[in-house]
Amino acid sequence: MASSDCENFVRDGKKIIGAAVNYHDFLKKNNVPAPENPVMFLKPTSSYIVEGQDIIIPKVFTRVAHEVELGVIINRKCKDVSKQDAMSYVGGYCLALDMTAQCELGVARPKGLPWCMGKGFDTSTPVSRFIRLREIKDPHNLRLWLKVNNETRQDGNTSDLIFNVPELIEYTSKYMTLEPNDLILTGTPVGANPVSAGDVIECGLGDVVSMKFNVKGA
Ligand SMILES: O=C([O-])CC(=O)C(=O)O
Ligand SMILES: [Mg+2]
Repeated sequence: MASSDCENFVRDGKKIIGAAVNYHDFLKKNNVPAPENPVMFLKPTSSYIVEGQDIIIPKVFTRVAHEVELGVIINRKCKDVSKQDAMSYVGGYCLALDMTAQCELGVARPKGLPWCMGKGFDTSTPVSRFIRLREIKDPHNLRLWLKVNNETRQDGNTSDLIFNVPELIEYTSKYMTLEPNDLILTGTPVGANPVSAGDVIECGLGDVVSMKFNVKGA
């Protein structure tokens, strides 16, 4: 299947699967041990927005943070694949923001409660245009940067991932069938911080793509 077959991942996607705590720089800064296995969560596709649409902070949240991430788009049905075969199921990439209500997760995490609302609210997944495979030489050597109101907040590199792209696909596909147009968010480097209404977020992936979103209140 050609990579362009998942070009409309925002329109045709079935699920968004996120990896949590997947950067060594994050572990170092927070002095936490590396997870034994990837920690994954789901976001609904109703959380997608594209450039031109605004990030809206729901009234119920007091602390919503930016997380800049490499997104991996699946191009065909995939179940129980090995990491050796996993990259053949990648149809393309995108730059993504995994907007996260830290106020909600801060309460949910210690109680072992689910993360659905804090991760899945409307506008919580801003994404770039579809990036073709040929535009990315090495998905594990890409700079990921993010500025708020022109000030740098995150500046990492996918070379610092704990579980790389094939490992995330291998792990996830043991449990759930990955489908064409599904998006895997690979996790965020250190520096996720809250935003406020009126802020402008700008972020980029290497020299491949950048995007800009305004933050508004509900
Ligand atoms: O928000 C979190 O705590 C986990 C997460 O998505 C990430 O590390 O990218
Ligand atoms: Mg994230």
